[in-house]
Amino acid sequence: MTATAAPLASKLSTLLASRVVPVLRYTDAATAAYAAEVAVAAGCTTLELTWTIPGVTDLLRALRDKHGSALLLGVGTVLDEHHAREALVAGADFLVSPALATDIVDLAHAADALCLLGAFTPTEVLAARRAGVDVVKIFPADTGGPKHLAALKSVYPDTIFCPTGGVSQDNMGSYFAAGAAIVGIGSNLYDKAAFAARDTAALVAQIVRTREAAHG
Ligand SMILES: O=C(O)C(=O)C[C@H](O)[C@H](O)COP(=O)(O)O
Repeated sequence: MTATAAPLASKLSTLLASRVVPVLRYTDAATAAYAAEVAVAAGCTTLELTWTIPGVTDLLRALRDKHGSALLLGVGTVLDEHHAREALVAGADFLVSPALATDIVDLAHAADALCLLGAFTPTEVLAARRAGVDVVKIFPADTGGPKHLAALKSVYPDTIFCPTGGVSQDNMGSYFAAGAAIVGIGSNLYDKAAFAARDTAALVAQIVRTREAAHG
């Protein structure tokens, strides 16, 4: 991994301190915006908005206008340079790809944004490190589970890992114990019934509990 410049170091500190990265993947922007506001109300300092949200860059800009630079905003499911450039122009603090999209690393860093690339095998983790990523996202995490992560961590102890995919409040402790610095949680983040009912108080309380458990 490359030495991290000052703005990147600050963003990396915020990312690591957040422990849980909410991965917001919704098919409409209004639902994604609601999910984002719940997460912020619960104290989340980092949000990942997936590229698959219609109008994702408009949502990012709206969240930035409302919450300022203290909220670390990333764009996920970045697959190519086109996605990356649009996300960076909108002000993304970090880019996340499910795969080894090594062509976006330098683009991100040139814009003072962090880059998280997906890897699963030891060979892919090495390729991600050589590309200069800030964080290696282990995706899909639940295919190998915490044991898989622990094996990768044993040979790459200085790599910052973020397992994502199938992580939940119930199993995240096993990933932290296996060497995860942070975890990404998408579909398991919100109680589905409470979310469908837009029970904001219940959802905020739930995310607060998740964050407390992650910082435990
Ligand atoms: O494409 C990306 O950048 C991703 O982050 C992929 C998935 O959206 C996450 O892995 C969330 O997965 P679940 O927590 O299982 O819902």
